[in-house]
Amino acid sequence: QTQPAPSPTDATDFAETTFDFVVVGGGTSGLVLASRLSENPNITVGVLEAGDYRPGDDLILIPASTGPAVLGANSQDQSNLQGNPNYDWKFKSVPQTGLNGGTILYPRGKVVGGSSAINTMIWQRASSVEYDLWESAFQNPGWSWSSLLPYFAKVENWSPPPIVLPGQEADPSLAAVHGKTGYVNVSYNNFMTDVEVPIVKSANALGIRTNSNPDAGNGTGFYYMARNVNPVTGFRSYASPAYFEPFVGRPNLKLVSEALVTKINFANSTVEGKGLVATGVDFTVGNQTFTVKANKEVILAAGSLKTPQLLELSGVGNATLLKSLGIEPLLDSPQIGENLQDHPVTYSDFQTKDGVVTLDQLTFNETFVAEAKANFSHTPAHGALSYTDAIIGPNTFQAVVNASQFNSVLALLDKELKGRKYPTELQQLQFTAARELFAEGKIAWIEVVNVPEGGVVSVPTANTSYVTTVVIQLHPFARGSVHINSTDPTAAPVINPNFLASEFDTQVLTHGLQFVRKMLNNSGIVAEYHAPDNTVQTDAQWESYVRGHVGSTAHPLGTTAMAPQHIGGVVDSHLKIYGLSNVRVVDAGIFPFTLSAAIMSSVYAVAEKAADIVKADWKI
Ligand SMILES: Cc1cc2nc3c(=O)[nH]c(=O)nc-3n(C[C@H](O)[C@H](O)[C@H](O)COP(=O)(O)OP(=O)(O)OC[C@H]3O[C@@H](n4cnc5c(N)ncnc54)[C@H](O)[C@@H]3O)c2cc1C
Repeated sequence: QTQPAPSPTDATDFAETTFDFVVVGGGTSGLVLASRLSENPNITVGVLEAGDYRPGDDLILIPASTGPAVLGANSQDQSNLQGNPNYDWKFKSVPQTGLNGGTILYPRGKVVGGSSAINTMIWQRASSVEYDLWESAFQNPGWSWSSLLPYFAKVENWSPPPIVLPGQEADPSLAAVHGKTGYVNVSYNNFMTDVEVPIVKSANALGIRTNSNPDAGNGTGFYYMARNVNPVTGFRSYASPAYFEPFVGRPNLKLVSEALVTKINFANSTVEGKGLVATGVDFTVGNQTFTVKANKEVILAAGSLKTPQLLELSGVGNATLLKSLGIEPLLDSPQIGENLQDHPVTYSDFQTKDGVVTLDQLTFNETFVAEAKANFSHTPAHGALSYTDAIIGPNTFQAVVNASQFNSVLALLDKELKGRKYPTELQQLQFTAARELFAEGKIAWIEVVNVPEGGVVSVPTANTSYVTTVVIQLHPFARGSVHINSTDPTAAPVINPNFLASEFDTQVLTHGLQFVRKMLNNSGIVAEYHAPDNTVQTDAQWESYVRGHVGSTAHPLGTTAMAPQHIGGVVDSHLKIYGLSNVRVVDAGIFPFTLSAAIMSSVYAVAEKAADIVKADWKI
C-alpha cells in the first residue's frame, strides 16, 4: 500500500477564499460537479470532503481487496476495504422489525471519491421505463431515459467484452450506447472462475435468456457485467482518479480533505421573495473550525444519508423534529430525510464439487496466489486479483416463479396496497407505477449475483471452494427515513430502511432464494447446500431463513427527492431545494424512485446532467 498523499489544499487558505461554488462532499457526484464547473477558468470551486485523500492506494485500486461488508460481514479486518474505518463511515440501521430486531450495516465511502472508492464496481443501468417515470409520473421536465442517455455515455471510456457468455451474441448496439471519451474506465472481466458458465447455462435451461445488450433500455436476463475498472492496469476507476486527480493543477479548483462540513450558513435575501440565501458553510478539520463563503451556490453532494443530516443541522427540515432538538427551524421542509428507498439483499452459499476452481483458492493455494499476482502485474492486467462479479441476472419476477406463485404474490401485494395510507402523492404515484411494472413484468424485480467464493454468509471450511449467490429485491415497497437525533455533527444519522416491513417484499426475496437453489442445483457444480443447509425445505423455513439473512446493497436514495413540492418533492427539476434560492442537491438523494439496477452509473449520469444545468442557469 502506498502512503496517502497530504491534503491537496490547506484549510486556512481555503477558508480565506470566497468561492463561486462550495461543494459539500468530494464523493461520486461531488467530484463530477467540481471538475465540470471548474472547466471555466473564471469560476472558482471549493470542495470539502470529510474523508482522506488517498491517491494510489492499493486497497482501493486492486479489485480483489474490496471485501464483503455490503453482504453483512462486520469486518474489522483492515486488509479489506469495505467495513474498514479508514475508508468507510460504517453506519448501521436502527433495529428492523421485519428482521426480528436485527440491524443492517450501512457502508458509505469516507474518502476522496466517496462510495465509488469502496463499492463493488458493478456498472449497470436500469430499464428505460423507470427513468421515463421521473419525467412522466413524477413530473420533472427534462428527466427521461433519452435525456439521460447522452450523460451515461459522457461518463464512460468503455471497452468491449473480451469473453463471450453462453447465449451472448456480439451485438453492435452495445457499443452504440456506450461512451469512449469519458473519464471513468468501463470494462469487463477477462477472467472467469469455473462457476460462471455453468450457472448461466443452468439459468438458460430454466428459461432465462442471456441479454447481449442490457444497457439500451431493457436490463432483464442474465448478462456479462460491466465494471468500472481500467482494462490495462486492472485498477478500480473511481471518482477521484477520474474526476479530480487529473485536475488538481487547476488554480480555480481547491479541495480540503478530512474536512467535516457541520452547517450551512444562511442570510435573508434583500431581494423580495428570494427567501433564504446560503452564504457558505462551517467546517472542522481536527479541532479547528472554519467558515468559507460561497458567492453563487452551495452544492450538496454528501450522499443520500448525510445530505439530510447536514440540512437538518442547519435548520432546514421538519420543523417539529428540529424544535424537539433545540434547533431553530429556518425552513420547514418536512420531506427532507423521508422517502428512503434501498435494495434489500439476501444470500445463500453452496459448497462446490472437488476440482471446481473459485476465488477461494486465493486463501489456500499458494501457487494460485503467485499466479494471480503475476497475472495482475502483467499488461494488460488479468486474473483473480482483477476479478469483480462477472455475471448478473436481473429478472422479472415472472421468470423465477410459476404462474400460481406469481398470482398469489400479486394478490398479497394488492391486499397490502388496499390498506396503505400514503404520506405523500409522490409515494402513491410510485406505488401505482410499481404495481403496474411488477404485474406486467416490464422490468427486473429479482436480481441474482454470483460471487465465486465463500466466507460471506457462513464460515467456510478450510481448503474448500464455494459459490455465494446473492438475491436482491429491486423495487421494494418498504419506505424508510434518515434523520438526526442529535445536534452533534459527528454523530451518525438515524437510518431506518424498514426492510421487510412489507410481507410482499419478504415473499419476493424468499421466492428468489428458492429459485437460486434450483438454478445452482441444475448447474452441476454444487456438492452440498451450505447456507441454508438441506434442512431448510418448507416455505415457512425459507421465510425464517430470509428474515435472519438480509443486508443492504448500499443503494440508499430518495431522501431529497426531485418532484413538485405539492406532491412531496424536496428539490425541483433544476435540483434546487424548494424555499432556498441557491442550494442544490446533486447526490443519490434526488432520485425520486429506486431503480432495477445498482445506481452508481446513474449517479454519475445525473451529476453530469446537473453540471450542465448549473452552467446553463448561471450562463457560465
Ligand atoms: C459498499 C458499497 C457497495 C456498493 N456497490 C455498488 C456497485 O457495485 N455498483 C453500483 O452501481 N453502486 C454501488 N454502490 C452505490 C454507489 O457507490 C453509491 O450510490 C454512489 O457512489 C453514491 O454517490 P453519492 O455522490 O451520492 O455519495 P458518495 O459517493 O457516498 O459521496 C458522498 C461524500 O460526501 C462526504 N461527506 C458526507 N458528509 C460530509 C460532510 N458533512 N462534510 C464533508 N464531506 C461529507 C463523504 O465522505 C463522501 O465522500 C455501493 C455503495 C457502497 C457503499
